Amino acid sequence: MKIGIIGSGSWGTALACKAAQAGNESWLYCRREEQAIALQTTKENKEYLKGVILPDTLTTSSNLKQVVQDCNILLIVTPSIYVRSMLQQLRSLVSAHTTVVICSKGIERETGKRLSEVANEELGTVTSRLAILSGPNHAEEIGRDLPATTVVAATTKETAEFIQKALSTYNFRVYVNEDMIGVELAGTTKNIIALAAGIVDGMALGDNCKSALLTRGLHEMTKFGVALGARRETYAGLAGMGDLIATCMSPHSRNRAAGQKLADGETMDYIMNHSNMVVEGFFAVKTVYEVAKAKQLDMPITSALYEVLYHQKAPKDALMDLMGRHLKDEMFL
Ligand SMILES: NC(=O)C1=CN([C@@H]2O[C@H](COP(=O)(O)OP(=O)(O)OC[C@H]3O[C@@H](n4cnc5c(N)ncnc54)[C@H](O)[C@@H]3O)[C@@H](O)[C@H]2O)C=CC1
Ligand SMILES: O=C(CO)COP(=O)(O)O
Repeated sequence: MKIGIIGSGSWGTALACKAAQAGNESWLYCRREEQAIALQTTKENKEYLKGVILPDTLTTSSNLKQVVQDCNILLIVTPSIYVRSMLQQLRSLVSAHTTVVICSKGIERETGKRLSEVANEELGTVTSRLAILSGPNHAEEIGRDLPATTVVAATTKETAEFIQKALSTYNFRVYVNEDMIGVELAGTTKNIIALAAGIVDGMALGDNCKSALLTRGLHEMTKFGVALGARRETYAGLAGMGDLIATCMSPHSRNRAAGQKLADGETMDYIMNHSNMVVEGFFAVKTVYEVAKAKQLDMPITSALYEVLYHQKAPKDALMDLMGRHLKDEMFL
């Protein structure tokens, strides 16, 4: 099978390695021709996934048509802010037999739409085979072929199982889940909690505090998802709790690291301008805050982080406000 990967950052590169390892013809699209040549000749993506040797069955190209033509599966792995414009470029190249899988973790900034909704708007007339892939997946570990799992949810179970078979390897176990909304929103909202977890680490608030943040964070993620049509059970699975743990605990997480730098006194503007890597939680927090407000959902951690990131509230003041909230029943959604 031919699998095209759109986005040659760390996750796109790791997924391209997996697609090749699973026995497919793997085509990685690079926006810049010099990057496509560098990856092909050095067999390494030094900028985004240093130390991972690219397999010989992985081809890089800056020619979008060459990558997309006759693809059975197309993985979309750009940062969420570029997904719509990328899908618009793909519209004339994708065919009815191409399954399009969103692997980015985010929600559209301007509209609050899920990326699979955006994909349906942009490609729905061309293909109905749309899916989401999300889970506890640090590219650095998957690139090194450490054992990992992920979840695929699609418009039909048959489509999800098709992707499952195409991408699974002896060390990469792909599960299917029927809840597209939950899988997608869990991946988006865990980045918000990961940013907060970095602040907790940076302020040395301790393990009890971090555990409370993850638990109450999962509660908040679930509340948001369920209000938007997700299934509660999804949040106890790999795309929910699994990814929340991976991201909040890992030295690889860019979201967690950004929170830590914030606690160390760096400004969010500085952090965003001094990294070539994406910090999705920064965008997600504003959009999720706005959607939650419109739906009158009480999202205390998201609201606190929104104040810290967008209105320069001091993290210690945000913490005091969270700890001082009215006392309540733990399970009340
Ligand atoms: N890195 C990881 O371990 C994982 C990342 N993801 C998600 O995958 C998505 C992509 O993230 P990464 O691969 O980590 O990216 P990255 O942070 O490693 O690299 C940034 C990417 O943005 C691309 N880019 C910059 N300007 C662009 C533009 N104008 N148009 C299109 N692309 C542009 C760069 O070429 C590069 O591919 C994100 O939504 C992220 O949350 C999901 C799971 C794991
Ligand atoms: O989604 C991820 C792990 O599952 C990657 O998280 P970061 O974007 O925080 O690095």
